[in-house]
Amino acid sequence: MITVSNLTFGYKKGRPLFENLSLYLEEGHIYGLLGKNGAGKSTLLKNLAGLVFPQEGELDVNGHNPSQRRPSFLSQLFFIPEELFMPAITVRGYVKNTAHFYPQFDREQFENILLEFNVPADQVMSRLSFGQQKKVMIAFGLASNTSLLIMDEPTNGLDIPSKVQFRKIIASALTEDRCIIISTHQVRDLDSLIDQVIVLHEREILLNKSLDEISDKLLFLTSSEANGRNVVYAEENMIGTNTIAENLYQKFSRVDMELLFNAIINNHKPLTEILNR
Ligand SMILES: Nc1ncnc2c1ncn2[C@@H]1O[C@H](COP(=O)(O)OP(=O)(O)OP(=O)(O)O)[C@@H](O)[C@H]1O
Repeated sequence: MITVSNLTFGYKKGRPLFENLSLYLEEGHIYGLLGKNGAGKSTLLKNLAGLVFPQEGELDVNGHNPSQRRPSFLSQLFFIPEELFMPAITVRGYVKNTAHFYPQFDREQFENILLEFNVPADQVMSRLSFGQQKKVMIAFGLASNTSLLIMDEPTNGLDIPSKVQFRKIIASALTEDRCIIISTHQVRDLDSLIDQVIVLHEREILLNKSLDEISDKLLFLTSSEANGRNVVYAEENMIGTNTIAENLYQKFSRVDMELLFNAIINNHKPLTEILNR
């Protein structure tokens, strides 16, 4: 569905944010795009959405070159940016004015998600709180049923119960012909939601793997459980040490997303070596 080939992009000439970056994403998955502040997550997503243009390399999104921003491309893409600019119309008015751009828009689904998020549809959007505005756009994006849904830091501004609802609602909206990309620097927000992890760090994609592949090759353990195992990364916390070991005997452990992220950005080589075996 998405092929990024040798993408080079920078805001200033001579100082690329990405150089020769390549990536392949498929439908039927929820991708978590993880990276520290300033890693370039938003910029990569803007390239995919055709909001900024590559300096070199090629992008193919749903068979389109995003920079051409053809109507057939835009009707299958919904992009929720990090910063929202809300019009001074009601939520229902917004749906009336905008939903027709998305042929698969489902009003009932939209109303149900709003109800679940507890956001009134008769409110003027610009007067909603930031968290409520995010919820409206998440509901709209999901109900648009576009084949590609991109959400840039969607959990910013959501309170803890809303983050739980967010995970539940997103998981239920995934279909086989849809690709959802969610960027965040708050790695834990995507726990038990994403099934593919992409880590962007210092101009490179350091990881693009499914959680199944990761838990197949790596074990996430406490220090006592890790005794005698082939530990590749360890991190102390308040209650002990968390470790990542090579999964030599087909055991199962739940992927600790934050530990994985820290391991990848601190010393990715031993981990990627195991993951690529
Ligand atoms: N319009 C712009 N003009 C110039 N530089 C920019 C512009 N937008 C972003 N940058 C720079 O590009 C770099 C990457 O920014 P980007 O917003 O893509 O990172 P991010 O990973 O999304 O960060 P965060 O997690 O903080 O949202 C930063 O150094 C930022 O200052």
